[in-house]
Amino acid sequence: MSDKAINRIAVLTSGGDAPGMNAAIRSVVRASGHFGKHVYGIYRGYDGMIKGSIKRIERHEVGNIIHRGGTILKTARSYEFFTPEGRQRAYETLKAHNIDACIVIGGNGTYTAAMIFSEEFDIPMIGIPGTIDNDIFGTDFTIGFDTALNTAIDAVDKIRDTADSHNRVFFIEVMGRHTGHIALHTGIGSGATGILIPENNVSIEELVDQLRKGVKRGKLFSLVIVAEGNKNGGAAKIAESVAEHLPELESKVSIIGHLQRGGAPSCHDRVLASRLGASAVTALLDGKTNKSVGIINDEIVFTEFSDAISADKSPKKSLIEMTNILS
Ligand SMILES: Nc1ncnc2c1ncn2[C@@H]1O[C@H](COP(=O)(O)OP(=O)(O)O)[C@@H](O)[C@H]1O
Ligand SMILES: O=P(O)(O)OC[C@H]1O[C@](O)(COP(=O)(O)O)[C@@H](O)[C@@H]1O
Ligand SMILES: [Mg+2]
Repeated sequence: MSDKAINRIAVLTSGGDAPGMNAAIRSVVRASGHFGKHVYGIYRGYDGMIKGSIKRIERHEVGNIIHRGGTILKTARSYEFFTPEGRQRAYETLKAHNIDACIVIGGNGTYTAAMIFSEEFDIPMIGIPGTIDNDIFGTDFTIGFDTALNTAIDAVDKIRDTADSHNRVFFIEVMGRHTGHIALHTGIGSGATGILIPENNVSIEELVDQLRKGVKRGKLFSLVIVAEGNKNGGAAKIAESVAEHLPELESKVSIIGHLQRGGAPSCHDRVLASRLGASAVTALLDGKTNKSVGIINDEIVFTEFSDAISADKSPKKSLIEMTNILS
């Protein structure tokens, strides 16, 4: 708890951008205005905090952005913020603009930085989970996850048409460097034969077995969804490994990549971002600090940064097990 009066709130977006970040910025600005507080936007995440890229954002400036992907505040990965000198410079920027508190919108790296910063300096920090990866504990969903899934499933549906027409196996790589939420949901939603994620450790032999069984059942085409962070390597490498066992199958590789990060946020992400943005502001005004705001079972909840980063947010085991039954 912090008992300092809060009049000026800074907001930034950091790490990988995610559809819905703009809706969250809008909500922070509008909710702060409602309580008579001023909002300052920091550009390019912690890099902008260090370099002094900060300016007041008025209510009208967040009009017409709720539906836009990306982030009007831009984002960055700042290597200087890892150093005490960098963070000291960042603090000086905040002091120079009389900032009383910060709201950071980003993923686990952004939260780690906020936690370290608030331990070093007396600036209350609240985090809003914005990442397509859905890898933050303390919320059912992160902002951008739903939109990324819709983009991925749309791409896979299109690939299915051509896979079906040619009787081919497609190895489709989706994002998720450390976690398989996107791949698991896309795989279930597309009825994939195989889903390879960091959390299920499916081996090439097991995948080959699944594909063989499909062929035996008369399956003429197959989809295999691969999270970029799975232990067997990317989709291209997996396709090569499978071909050594099943040279008779014609296979193709498709990497969906950064398409998944762009585009208009889904309604789900806009509503989620709006709720989290407004709750982040009221949390600061209630004296909360060092916490992530999330929604669990439709209720707003607050989680210590340390837990949000480190507690287990792996996909549900039952969901992973179900894929073996349905494929
Ligand atoms: N341990 C850390 N110490 C200081 N800053 C950090 C730390 N981890 C992450 N950051 C800052 O947060 C930024 C965003 O983190 P990153 O992991 O890239 O994205 P995300 O927040 O989306 O997970 C980094 O570029 C860096 O500036
Ligand atoms: O922007 P980059 O450097 O290509 O990062 C790609 C990574 O960012 C993500 O899209 C999102 O991750 P973060 O939100 O944690 O930054 C990952 O799924 C992907 O591995
Ligand atoms: Mg991350």
